[in-house]
Amino acid sequence: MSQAQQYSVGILTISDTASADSTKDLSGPTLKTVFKQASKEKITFNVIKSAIISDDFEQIQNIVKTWSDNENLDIVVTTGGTGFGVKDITPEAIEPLLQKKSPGIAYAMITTSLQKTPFAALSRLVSGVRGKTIIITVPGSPKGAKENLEAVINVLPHAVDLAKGGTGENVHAQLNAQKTNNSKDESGHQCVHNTKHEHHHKHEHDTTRSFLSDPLSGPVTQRQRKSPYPMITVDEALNIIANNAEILGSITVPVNENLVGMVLAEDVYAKEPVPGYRASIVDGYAVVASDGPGIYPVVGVSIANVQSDAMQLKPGQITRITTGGPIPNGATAVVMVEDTSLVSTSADGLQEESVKIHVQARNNEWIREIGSDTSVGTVIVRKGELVTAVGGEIGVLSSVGVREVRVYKRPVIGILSTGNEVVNHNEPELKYGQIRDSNRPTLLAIGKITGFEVKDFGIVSDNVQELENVLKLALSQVDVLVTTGGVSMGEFDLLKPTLERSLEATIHFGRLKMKPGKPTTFATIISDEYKKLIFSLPGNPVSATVTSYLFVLPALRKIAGYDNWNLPIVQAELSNNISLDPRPEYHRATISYDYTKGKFLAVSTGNQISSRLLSMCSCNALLKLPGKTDQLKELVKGTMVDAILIGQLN
Ligand SMILES: Nc1nc2c(c(=O)[nH]1)N[C@H]1C(S)=C(S)[C@@H](COP(=O)(O)OP(=O)(O)OC[C@H]3O[C@@H](n4cnc5c(N)ncnc54)[C@H](O)[C@@H]3O)O[C@H]1N2
Ligand code: MOO
Ligand SMILES: [Mg+2]
Repeated sequence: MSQAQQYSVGILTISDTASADSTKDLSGPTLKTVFKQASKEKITFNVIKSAIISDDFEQIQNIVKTWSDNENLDIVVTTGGTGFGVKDITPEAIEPLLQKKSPGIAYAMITTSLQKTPFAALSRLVSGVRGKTIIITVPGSPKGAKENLEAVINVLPHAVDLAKGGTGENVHAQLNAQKTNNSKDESGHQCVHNTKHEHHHKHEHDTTRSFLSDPLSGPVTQRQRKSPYPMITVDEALNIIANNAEILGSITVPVNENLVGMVLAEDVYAKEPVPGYRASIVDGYAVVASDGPGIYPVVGVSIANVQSDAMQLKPGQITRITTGGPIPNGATAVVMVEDTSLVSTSADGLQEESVKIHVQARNNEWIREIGSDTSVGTVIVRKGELVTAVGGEIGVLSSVGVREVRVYKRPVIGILSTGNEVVNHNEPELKYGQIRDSNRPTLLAIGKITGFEVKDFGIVSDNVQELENVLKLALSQVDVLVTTGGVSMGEFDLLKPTLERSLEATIHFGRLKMKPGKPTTFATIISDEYKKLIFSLPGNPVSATVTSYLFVLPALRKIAGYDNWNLPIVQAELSNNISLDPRPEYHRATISYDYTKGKFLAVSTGNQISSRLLSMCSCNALLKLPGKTDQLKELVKGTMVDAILIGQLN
């Protein structure tokens, strides 16, 4: 690696004093100097963002979110607000933003400071990863800020490299060049780099691996009584999913009806013109337009069929022609048979000999020029576009001689239900406490109607070993695994700890600010060298259905290569008053177009409790309703809301 690795940095000073008077900010400039001094030939830190704000929870979150989610900075360092002062809220503001925590970084910083002062024990530093950004908090004093950053600055490039999905190879190479020892990374792991799946290389740093879930073997008395998973917004969740859903590669397939539902992996152009020859649009006579009306001899016939060569027509002659027939050379128009009359026939009366043309033809009238429907080089389907069931794309591809195309591989989905109480829906009789599995049939059906290949892994009991076995089996066969049940706070809600601890999956989020679907969990795992996605949806049937549309379907569409993988949204007018829930709600409704009003009308499907699957019947849209506030408790009839289309418009 001869080129320097560049790392973009943002420094956020959090201090009431400094925000009132920026000249009082000494820590921000100090940190900038530390980054400057740490920049070497091979590694350069570029401080491209800096800001000074007061100890304001929302402001801290907004800036850090913008810098990581929108500006995609590699490293964000905050200084200030990490102590025991009443106003110090930096860790509280930062922690919920961290998708993965890295206590090791804070530990390294605090250990360094402890060697200088016992007061370092009062430091409440947090650090971790959000998307591809490493976020660290350091104290507000310039001295503390400097020594803490210096304690970890050398590991930051490696952390960034890994957070960005890399193997750490670049950094290893540089570290090796500096240390000229061996190929072990800092945690002592031998790194094997697989070039083909480099970005999927599993790289566990056990020292930084921390679990949010309870241990699998612990007694119920020791369970956490509050969910340790930060509650993030639906938009944040969709961003995280999008960052993890990757295209699987492409294959070449023949052009036929099986192309429906596939997404093009290349722009496809017309190879041949349509029509390939000048063709008649009507049944009639090819004429020389300038001849005008009159009686002409019929010197030939051009039917739509194979012909050895183009006929030749001279002024004063006409040929009979059928729709699609090649226009003879020299002909400049076609006159419809309705605008002619027969004048004379052959002796046997079977052939036309001369015909009267009644009208003045215009030049090129009723003639389709070569390529006038589709010219060579026209883009027929673009990369990222879906071949639809309407069939237009397949028809055009067929017409222009494109016999095969490259399409993206479609993900294979696995579906399973969990729960000791759950039995197959077609059991003849239920025992007390049993319920019929409705989630799996629903999700299998959704997979089918949305055109993905679905594998059924049945019902798994709430048993860690069985769960682990089936999850592993399923993950060896699918690209995306969808489970339902077992993700909330009950003692048999085993999905999170099993994923995290037995499968070593990375849980990206485990709680969402939404109704239904609060405990929706999203994880990834490296299996067979590929990054596989795991959606552990809540067991409540409506929650499972709604979240499969909101999260699983867009992910599948993104993996399948859709350019536009989000579900379509229209605006609809509420037909009834709706009381708001504290959480933003995805309210099931039937929407239909009202021609008199010129807009969509939304009718609620009724009681929205997460167990009432009837609320999904006849539902074709999820209304995005805001969370309740003191000012807004209800949306009244007539309010326009966003409606996510999940079904057909009738
Ligand atoms: N103390 C708390 N309890 C609950 C919370 C919470 O935050 N704190 N969240 C509630 C929310 S919101 C939801 S949603 C559910 C999610 O529950 P789980 O994902 O853990 O699912 P289970 O406990 O396994 O089952 C919940 C419910 O759904 C029925 N179920 C499960 N699987 C199926 C299936 N395949 N087909 C039909 N019905 C199914 C199950 O019998 C339960 O009635 O947790 C709340 N609790
Ligand atoms: O969020 Mo749960 O999904 O209300 O029922
Ligand atoms: Mg539960």
